[in-house]
Amino acid sequence: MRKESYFSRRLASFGYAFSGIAAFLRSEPHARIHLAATIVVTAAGCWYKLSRMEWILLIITIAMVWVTEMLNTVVEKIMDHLSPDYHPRVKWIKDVAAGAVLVTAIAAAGIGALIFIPHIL
Ligand SMILES: Nc1ncnc2c1ncn2[C@@H]1O[C@H](COP(=O)(O)OP(=O)(O)OP(=O)(O)O)[C@@H](O)[C@H]1O
Repeated sequence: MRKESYFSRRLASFGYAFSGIAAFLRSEPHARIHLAATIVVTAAGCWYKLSRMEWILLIITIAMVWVTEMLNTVVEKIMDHLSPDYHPRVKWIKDVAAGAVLVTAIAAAGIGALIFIPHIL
């Protein structure tokens, strides 16, 4: 009985997590660009028959970009909710969160180039 309710709670948590991903995709144009980029990069990976290690690096990189973008969006939404008016501290928080996205985007571009350029050439 206790076990069942534990598993049904875990199942419900998965449901909430999936609806969070769906909400992110619905409300954020950035998310749809990430989805398109993920599809293109995955198709290119299949086309160039990447090695197991290249796939591992690519999957980690794709996940890193998605997670950072989602957390940045969460930070923006929290700040807009708590402090809709202009505040220098909100600017600092949002700018640093956006900086985290830029760091992962630069790393992803570098990793993508290192993986794909040798296959293309
Ligand atoms: N309440 C605020 N107080 C101070 N600066 C803010 C505030 N809201 C936004 N900013 C500044 O504007 C920048 C953009 O903020 P915004 O929330 O529009 O993010 P965004 O990256 O444009 O996100 P999106 O395009 O997803 O809406 C922030 O990085 C910050 O410099």
